[in-house]
Amino acid sequence: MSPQAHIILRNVSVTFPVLSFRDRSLRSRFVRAMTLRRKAPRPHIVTALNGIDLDVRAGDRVAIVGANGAGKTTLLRVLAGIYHPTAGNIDVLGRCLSLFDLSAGFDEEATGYENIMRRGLVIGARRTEIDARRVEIAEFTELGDRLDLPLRTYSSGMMLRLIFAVATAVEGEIVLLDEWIGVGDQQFRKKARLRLDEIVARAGILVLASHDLDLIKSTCNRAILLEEGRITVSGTIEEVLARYLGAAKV
Ligand SMILES: Nc1ncnc2c1ncn2[C@@H]1O[C@H](COP(=O)(O)OP(=O)(O)OP(=O)(O)O)[C@@H](O)[C@H]1O
Repeated sequence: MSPQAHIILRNVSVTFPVLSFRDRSLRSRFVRAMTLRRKAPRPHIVTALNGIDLDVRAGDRVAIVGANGAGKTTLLRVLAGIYHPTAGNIDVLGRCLSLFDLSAGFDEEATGYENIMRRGLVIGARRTEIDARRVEIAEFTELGDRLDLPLRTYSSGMMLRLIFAVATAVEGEIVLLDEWIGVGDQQFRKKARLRLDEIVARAGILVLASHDLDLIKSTCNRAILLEEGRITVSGTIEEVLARYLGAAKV
């Protein structure tokens, strides 16, 4: 593990241009084509992150809190390299393990085994690494021969077992997580929680976006509050939660 694993964000913003349904409709395009109104409609700009400055160093376990739509998932996606900032600079050093966006990489028609590889590559593992851990991953799922069947035949609990087993067989210096601890049935949940604790303990850096205050208190050593895409408070868990709970009037 590189001791210099870090995340540095300077003035990072992410915006999404969004066309309204009306502007995107065939009818509207047809009317535009048939009339003199040939000018393309101007998209509405959604600002998901706005001028984010953040320094995270090895040993930091950072909770991201905020109301729905505050920008938590967008920030995780930026850190994982899924979204590129529309403005600002980002410097992430260390291997990221992305334990969110649960369905990314899966193919309903492919078998469980094939999906182990697909999902592994999506979360940042190398092909050789997944190959080397295939048996271990399969055993962790406890799905046995069902791993030879296409994913569309799986129940949601079986699917979660697969997702979890792949995710936790891969090492990451920087673990990016949102709240998805409650996987599967009671017995698997216990096993999953133990495995997750191991991963978090091994990681140099944890970034956890969550609404689960107990999870935050037991896992993190600092926090940031996001409000409408901006960091409004950064500090200890107590400081940030006090402000968050005050603002949320919980
Ligand atoms: N692909 C997208 N296109 C347009 N707007 C988006 C897109 N992704 C996110 N947004 C907008 O960006 C803002 C932040 O969304 P984000 O998903 O990061 O919030 P969040 O804090 O994770 O919310 P939640 O707690 O509900 O999961 C919201 O206003 C959302 O509507």
